[in-house]
Amino acid sequence: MTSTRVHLFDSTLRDGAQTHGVDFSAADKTAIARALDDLGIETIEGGWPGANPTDDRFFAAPPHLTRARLAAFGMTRRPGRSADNDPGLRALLEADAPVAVLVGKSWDFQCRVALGVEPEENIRMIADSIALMAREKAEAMYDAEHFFDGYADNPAYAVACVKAALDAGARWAVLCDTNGGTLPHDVERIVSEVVAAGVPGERLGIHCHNDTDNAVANSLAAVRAGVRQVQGTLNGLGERCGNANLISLIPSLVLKMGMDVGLGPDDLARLTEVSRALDERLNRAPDARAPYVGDSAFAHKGGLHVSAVEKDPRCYEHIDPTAVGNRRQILVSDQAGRSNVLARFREIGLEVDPDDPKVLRVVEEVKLREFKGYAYDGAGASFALLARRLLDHVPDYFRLDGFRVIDERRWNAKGELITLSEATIKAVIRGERHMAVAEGNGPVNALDAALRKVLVPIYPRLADLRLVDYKVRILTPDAATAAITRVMIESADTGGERWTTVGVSSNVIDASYNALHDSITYMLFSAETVATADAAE
Ligand SMILES: CC(=O)SCCNC(=O)CCNC(=O)[C@H](O)C(C)(C)COP(=O)(O)OP(=O)(O)OC[C@H]1O[C@@H](n2cnc3c(N)ncnc32)[C@H](O)[C@@H]1OP(=O)(O)O
Ligand SMILES: CC(=O)C(=O)O
Repeated sequence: MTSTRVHLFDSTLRDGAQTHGVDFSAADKTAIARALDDLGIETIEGGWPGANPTDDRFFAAPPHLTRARLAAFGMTRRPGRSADNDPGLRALLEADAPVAVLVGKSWDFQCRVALGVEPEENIRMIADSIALMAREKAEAMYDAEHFFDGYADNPAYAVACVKAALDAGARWAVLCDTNGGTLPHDVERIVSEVVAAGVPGERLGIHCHNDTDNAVANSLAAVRAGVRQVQGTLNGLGERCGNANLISLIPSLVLKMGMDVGLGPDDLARLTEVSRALDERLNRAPDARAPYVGDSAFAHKGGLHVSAVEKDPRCYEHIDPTAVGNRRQILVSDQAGRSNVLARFREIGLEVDPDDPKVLRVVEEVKLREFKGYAYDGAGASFALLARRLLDHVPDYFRLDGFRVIDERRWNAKGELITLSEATIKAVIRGERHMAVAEGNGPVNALDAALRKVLVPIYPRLADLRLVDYKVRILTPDAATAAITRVMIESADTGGERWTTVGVSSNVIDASYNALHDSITYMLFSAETVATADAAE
């Protein structure tokens, strides 16, 4: 049986550019367009030529696309002008893009209020403008703005706008839930009624906004009712609450609804990478709880879940994570049972008899420490060290004899108020005492610098260690300055390896030191384990 073809249209570079806090450069747009092309998206809306210099620059030298076509966006002609004499439409014609998308009203209320024209004139604006684009471009599309609100108010008028565009030569009429307030059952009903009114689903698209958190559900409902083009953006970027998230829509269409969206299994397996690359470009942390591609999407924490997942992952996974390029994670925390711990042991290469009473000791120790403030589900490296210390052995690469940190706030010679920190560290390494002093822009930075001064000459690989994230959480805020503090440190090496460690203390510097100590120990221990394994081969 052949599956139904659904055409994908991406608006990251147009509606996504309308996201609060997002400001693409032309180079960003080019890079994102290439990523969408590699992924296999059919049409990429690059922006609005004539609206701003970034979009002009992008369309002046658009990227060479191999799988996708580029679309330029604009609006229907202004009232009282011919389409040929409309400067906005001219900019679209001149843009180096084979597809033109024109937004036009489809709600008579909007015609009168927002445009200040009679609804009949709006229909002429749609027909004239689409006819021009259909004549001059390879393909024209009509974005029926506010279609669902317009339909609720005046169904005959909303449908007349759609028919005017299709009769004028539009390949697609895209039904837009512009205000994002329509619910899935209404989307499905309205699309079914439009199809029943004689508009073929093969010429209808859907463009949903996420103002009720239903943009993806609304898009799927529209496909169920017959539309065959789906619009969305990467990670749901877009005006206000965003657009339908293509990263969620694509696997739902393919893996749940059996649709053919023009992407093969290898393309689908790149979704996680594409989603995270966009966040990287936007300089923001990926959403761990994002469906399909988030770091937590296949992370199992509860003991009952892990016990069953170990028997068969289908017990608590709706798809195989690798289908979308994601991975399964087993977390260890106070919600864990023996199954979690045994699974993590396997991951970190610890061979332990499941019936060994030490396994239970690790579970109990984790629960006790989590009660005191540790959080091992986010600090896999600290768990690995804890487990090895309890079951096996971790060398003391250095023994702290003591540290002192001094903070100073003062005026410098330029008359600026500055804060400087200085740390002194004393440690015993391989039986010898070492001492170093270092400055930093904060106490943890100074402590880290002093530790490196004593350690790097003896363990040169630590020169590659970078601290990439540092998080502090006060665990007993009601205890005010006597509160327990938890520090999580994410570290990385130049090879791209990342690991997270945790430290807990009533003193924030002490908690930071504990997390730093684990981070350094983990790096040295991992290197030693790899070297031993290599030597054994
Ligand atoms: C639903 C959507 O997301 S549609 C896309 C929205 N995206 C954007 O608006 C981003 C890019 N926009 C821009 O850079 C600017 O708004 C421009 C360049 C397009 C227009 O700027 P300006 O000419 O200064 O107009 P301004 O933005 O103030 O107002 C929009 C005008 O377009 C008119 N208009 C709105 N929709 C349409 C339409 N479909 N067809 C014709 N005219 C329209 C409005 O009536 C208004 O006209 P007025 O100035 O005579 O009142
Ligand atoms: C066209 C568009 O972005 C909308 O109506 O939401």
